[in-house]
Amino acid sequence: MSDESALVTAVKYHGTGNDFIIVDDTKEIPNRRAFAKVHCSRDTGVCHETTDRRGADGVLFLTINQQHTPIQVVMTLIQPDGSTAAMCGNGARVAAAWAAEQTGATEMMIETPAGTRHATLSGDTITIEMGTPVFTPRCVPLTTDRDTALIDEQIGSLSITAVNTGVPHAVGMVDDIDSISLNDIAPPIRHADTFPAGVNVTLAELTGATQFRQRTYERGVEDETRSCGTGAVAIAAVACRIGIIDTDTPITVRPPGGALRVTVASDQSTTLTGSVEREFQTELTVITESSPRSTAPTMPQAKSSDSGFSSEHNNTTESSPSPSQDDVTR
Ligand SMILES: N[C@@H](CCC[C@H](N)C(=O)O)C(=O)O
Repeated sequence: MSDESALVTAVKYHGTGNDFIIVDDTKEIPNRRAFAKVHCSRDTGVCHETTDRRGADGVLFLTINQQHTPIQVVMTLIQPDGSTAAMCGNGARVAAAWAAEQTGATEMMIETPAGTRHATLSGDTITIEMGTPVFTPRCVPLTTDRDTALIDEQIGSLSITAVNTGVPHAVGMVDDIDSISLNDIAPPIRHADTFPAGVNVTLAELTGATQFRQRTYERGVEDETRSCGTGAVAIAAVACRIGIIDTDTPITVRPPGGALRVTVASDQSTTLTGSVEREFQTELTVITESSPRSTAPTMPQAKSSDSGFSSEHNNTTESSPSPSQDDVTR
């Protein structure tokens, strides 16, 4: 049994504001869901003297296999609610940056539950081959026998196109993205019966011939995030499908946290490009099955780097998750 006061080294990165705690998956974390819930909390989670923003949008558990050419990085994303996401575009970019820092590699394959994604680095800019978006309703998944993923889920006058870009997104094209209260309109869609695995709710506003603004309410975070890579790809895929943009034309998608470049090729395959920033390294408490409640103070005590604690955490046990593409472990 692990010592409940044990610490594990973690590194915090963000990709255009979508922020993640990275833990080397060879380290013993007996309860990864509880670890993520505790350290991702925006109220009591990980913090550091270099930032006033606590918590994170998820924990990336990563393993590097250097015997592969190019090297292989196995990625598991555990979200703040303890769920496991099959894919994360910004998470894949961050995983590539972390693996490059460990190995010096500028090319790698990222293994995710949604499939293998090729990553290339050029400085702090990382491109992920995101695969082909899927509109087939049963693959999104949608509980409908319609043969189209364009559904008339009404948000005011908004119609939504559902697409899976590794995880499901409901994309709504809007005229004025700032006028919408996303945290009010998204939860009923995110939990709608139409989406048996739930859905991320992504808004897009066309701001130029090849430019969009983006806002995404994320499943698993249960809040709006500053950026969402699969959401940016979903916007491009939907825009192509409804004829707003052409294939093979790079588009810029601007979530609140920065700018992403997305291309939909004529064969419908997609790429996602953007910058990644390393924030800090810290030591975090290993949350164990045997620690019903942290005895540490609610506010993290600043160590040489940082340590995040919470007086509240889930005490569920966990085996290694292996979700399918459209299955989020709850
Ligand atoms: N932020 C991510 C998406 C993470 C998964 C999502 N919250 C889900 O549960 O489907 C991205 O950059 O793609």
